[in-house]
Amino acid sequence: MIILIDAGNTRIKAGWVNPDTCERELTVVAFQHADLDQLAHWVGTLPLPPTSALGVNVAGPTVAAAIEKILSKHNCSTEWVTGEPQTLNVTNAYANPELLGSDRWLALLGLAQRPHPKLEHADTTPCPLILAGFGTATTIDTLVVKKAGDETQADNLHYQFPGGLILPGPALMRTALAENTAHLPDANSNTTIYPTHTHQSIASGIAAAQAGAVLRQWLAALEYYGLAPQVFATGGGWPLVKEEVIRLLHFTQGRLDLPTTPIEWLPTPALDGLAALALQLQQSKNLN
Ligand SMILES: Nc1ncnc2c1ncn2[C@@H]1O[C@H](COP(=O)(O)OP(=O)(O)O)[C@@H](O)[C@H]1O
Ligand SMILES: CC(C)(COP(=O)(O)O)[C@@H](O)C(=O)NCCC(=O)O
Repeated sequence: MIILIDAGNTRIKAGWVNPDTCERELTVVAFQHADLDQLAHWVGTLPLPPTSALGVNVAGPTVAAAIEKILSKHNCSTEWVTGEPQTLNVTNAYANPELLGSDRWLALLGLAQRPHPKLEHADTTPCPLILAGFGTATTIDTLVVKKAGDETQADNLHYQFPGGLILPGPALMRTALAENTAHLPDANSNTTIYPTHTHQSIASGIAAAQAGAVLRQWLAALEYYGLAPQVFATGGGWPLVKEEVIRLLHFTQGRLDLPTTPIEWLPTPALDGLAALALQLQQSKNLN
């Protein structure tokens, strides 16, 4: 079994894929950096001993080294994946593909392996996809489908990543206000259109900024590609902004006489991308 690791700036997420059966973990585990020793315990509970680990890490070399050390005690070596000009069925338009956050890249690869949500309308061009990740940082990345013959299977779709946004995540925005102003508290509140107390003003302001960024990329895809994109969400900060993102998107869709579309939650897109890549690497090894 191959261990899959997504080391983010706040939490390390881990799962696995069995290359013989393509089976995946039933539950993803997540540890804060300070609790990384729990990874050692988790590896000990796996149904089969791990043969190797494939991961992404945007949390720096100390975290990478700590993970490698824990896994090496189980005779498991770790390979870290980075951004590439192309991997699987996705092309990367980043000026320096290796500088794109590897968690963003693998999450896009994970998204690109899913059946396209709109493919039942075979006569239309599949719409762009947006992955909004609300982690330590918020990232809003788009995938555009390139037409390539028979588009009835995810395998036959090729995507391009034209680029995406980075902004502080919801918790980081909140902490930045609390730590850098004299009067603002570490806000904890519901959100509303016209906030009437400080906590609510902050919570609503943050949700508005996050939703506004999602809407900006949604409108950009509509403008540049002529199709309303399908939005997917991930990341631990999603509950803090969900209501406002859905409200603003549905309001805009209504105003433009477009159908209101649900935002689909993806629990672990980076691990999904890593699983797809691990299976492909294993297949190539078996062929050689
Ligand atoms: N138990 C938790 N521990 C830490 N952060 C949490 C937890 N539950 C929710 N969160 C939220 O999730 C965010 C981290 O989400 P995550 O997707 O793991 O980010 P990253 O990939 O940057 O580590 C935090 O900023 C916080 O808002
Ligand atoms: C943007 C990020 C900080 C997001 O990290 P996260 O919030 O998931 O921990 C990370 O993907 C990163 O360090 N990216 C490198 C720069 C880039 O993607 O352009």
